[in-house]
Amino acid sequence: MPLIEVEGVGHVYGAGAAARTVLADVTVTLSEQRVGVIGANGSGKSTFARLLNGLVLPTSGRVRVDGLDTRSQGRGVRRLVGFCFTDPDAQIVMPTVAEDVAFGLRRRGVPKDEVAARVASVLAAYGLDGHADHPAHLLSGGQKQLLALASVMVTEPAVLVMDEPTTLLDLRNAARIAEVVAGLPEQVLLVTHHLDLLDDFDRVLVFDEGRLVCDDAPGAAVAHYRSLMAATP
Ligand SMILES: Nc1ncnc2c1ncn2[C@@H]1O[C@H](COP(=O)(O)OP(=O)(O)OP(=O)(O)O)[C@@H](O)[C@H]1O
Repeated sequence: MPLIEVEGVGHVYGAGAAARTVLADVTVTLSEQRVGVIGANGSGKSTFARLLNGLVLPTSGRVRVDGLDTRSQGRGVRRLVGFCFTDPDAQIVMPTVAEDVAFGLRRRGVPKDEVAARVASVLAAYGLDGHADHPAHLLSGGQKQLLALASVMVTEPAVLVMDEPTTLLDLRNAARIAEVVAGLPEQVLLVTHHLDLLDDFDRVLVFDEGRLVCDDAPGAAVAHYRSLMAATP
């Protein structure tokens, strides 16, 4: 698994009077296959997730993935780290399902024949092979999330960062996504409010008001989070 190194990271959105510190002094090294991230709304989880593929650059400190610095080697980092957003509409960019999956490969200059073969195999793996030529925006919420995941995974990232991928889904679709994600051989970092998804995870980070306040096995981390929630009015 690639090594993710977050060293003394702080993040401030805005400047001057509008400056707002949303992460402070976060240091953590991650190499496990399954890492969960939990915490209250606004505690900095999404910002932390976005730091890992350079979508957000740290205001202080540094982030490295497999030795590549997100600030100076962003392109290399983005090849290693795939990112799935909460709202799949935010990342579906092409009119049809197959075209959307092909987009990332085309952009990487993969030859046409190879694109077709890889798209077909990923669509089959994600249960979307019957929808290849369908307009992507007509898929159901769960299918869109699967498409977003397929479009990221087809580029073969070594690490997959997912920011609340099941929040908008009903129980059945959330379970489908969870099942697909559980079967991935890749390193996965999952930000979620669905605590039961983390039962078999190797490690869970708890954020509170921009700080990493607990880093433990799922049971202990979830207990810590629950105690924080019980203590906050
Ligand atoms: N682009 C931005 N500009 C300014 N402030 C932002 C921006 N993105 C996030 N914030 C602020 O940063 C803080 C942390 O947000 P973040 O999205 O990282 O939290 P979160 O833990 O993922 O929350 P949630 O569980 O609600 O998704 C919040 O107070 C939010 O308002």
